[in-house]
Amino acid sequence: MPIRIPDELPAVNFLRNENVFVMASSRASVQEIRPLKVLILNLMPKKIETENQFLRLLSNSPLQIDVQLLRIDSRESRNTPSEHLNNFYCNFEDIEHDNFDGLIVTGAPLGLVDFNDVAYWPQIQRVLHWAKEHVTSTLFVCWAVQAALNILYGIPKQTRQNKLSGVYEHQILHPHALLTRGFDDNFLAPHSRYADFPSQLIRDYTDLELFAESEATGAYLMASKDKRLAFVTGHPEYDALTLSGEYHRDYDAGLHPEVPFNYFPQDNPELPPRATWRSHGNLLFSNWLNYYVYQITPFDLRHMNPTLE
Ligand SMILES: CC(C)(COP(=O)(O)OP(=O)(O)OC[C@H]1O[C@@H](n2cnc3c(N)ncnc32)[C@H](O)[C@@H]1OP(=O)(O)O)[C@@H](O)C(=O)NCCC(=O)NCCSC(=O)CCC(=O)O
Ligand SMILES: N[C@@H](CCO)C(=O)O
Repeated sequence: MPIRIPDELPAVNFLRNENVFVMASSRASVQEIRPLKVLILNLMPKKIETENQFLRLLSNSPLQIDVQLLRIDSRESRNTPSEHLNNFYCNFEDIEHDNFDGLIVTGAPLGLVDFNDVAYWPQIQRVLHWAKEHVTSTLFVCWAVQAALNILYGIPKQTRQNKLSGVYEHQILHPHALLTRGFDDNFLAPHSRYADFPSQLIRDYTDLELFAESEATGAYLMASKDKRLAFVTGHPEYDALTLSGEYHRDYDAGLHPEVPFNYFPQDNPELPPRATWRSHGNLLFSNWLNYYVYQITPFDLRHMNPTLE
């Protein structure tokens, strides 16, 4: 069912061309149901591409979702037109007194940047503490997982020697967990990060439940027992060509990137890759929306649950 977004957002036409059911605000406003309110803190360099990716996954659910895009970086964006940000993004001050059913904090290309050198580090700390009292469930993706583990659990930044880039096989750890309901025992998902998430670190220093992992990537999917926090260390939202774009970007920058693992046919970057994780990504977001947001969020958002334990 539909995501409710401004009629002029590029995703409206982009996703309609994929037969994705997008409901422009003009139509959604006449429906007599309470849409879910989902806030997306978009920290990715290619913000419009990232919008399309997450909105595609959020649209694949029977729930009407009112999506609000959030920015916390006041600096001029290098990769996104200011007009787009001014037209479609709100600032934290605009929504700090509101409550939301869900919050998604995207990845960011900051795996080699110390937390204190992140230009919006104070702002993201403020958002994560705000969310304890204003959001039913927050989903952290990739770099946002490392930021949240530091801000909420005090875990220092863990950085790999080499960038983990490719499509890896993972195993589910609990056959009846809600977040992995319907998952295959083994499933593929993309990773693109310097951040390191050893499963043992999660087990030793947090009370999070670990739901999926792999030997190559470490922890992939974990969540708090109260479902208020969910973490995915990969990029299930990625399009087929996103890893290719990152590889060629870094190759052209003379950074000698390794060819992404298990991605290009015959490991040849000149051959078109295929998406082997799309069904996983759709199911993960449907499970999060259903069991971590819709089933536990209060009908009246003014009655938000108390803060996290
Ligand atoms: C940052 C990238 C990856 C992207 O190339 P670009 O030319 O687009 O870089 P850029 O425009 O300077 O930065 C991309 C976006 O990151 C933001 N950005 C850069 N440095 C920042 C900082 N200190 N604080 C806050 N934001 C920062 C920029 O504002 C920009 O967002 P706006 O467009 O809004 O201005 C590249 O410069 C690079 O460093 N590549 C080699 C190393 C690498 O692969 N890094 C990414 C590893 S993968 C990763 O980091 C994932 C997370 C993880 O590993 O934990
Ligand atoms: N991995 C992405 C950043 C978000 O994970 C990149 O290389 O730009």
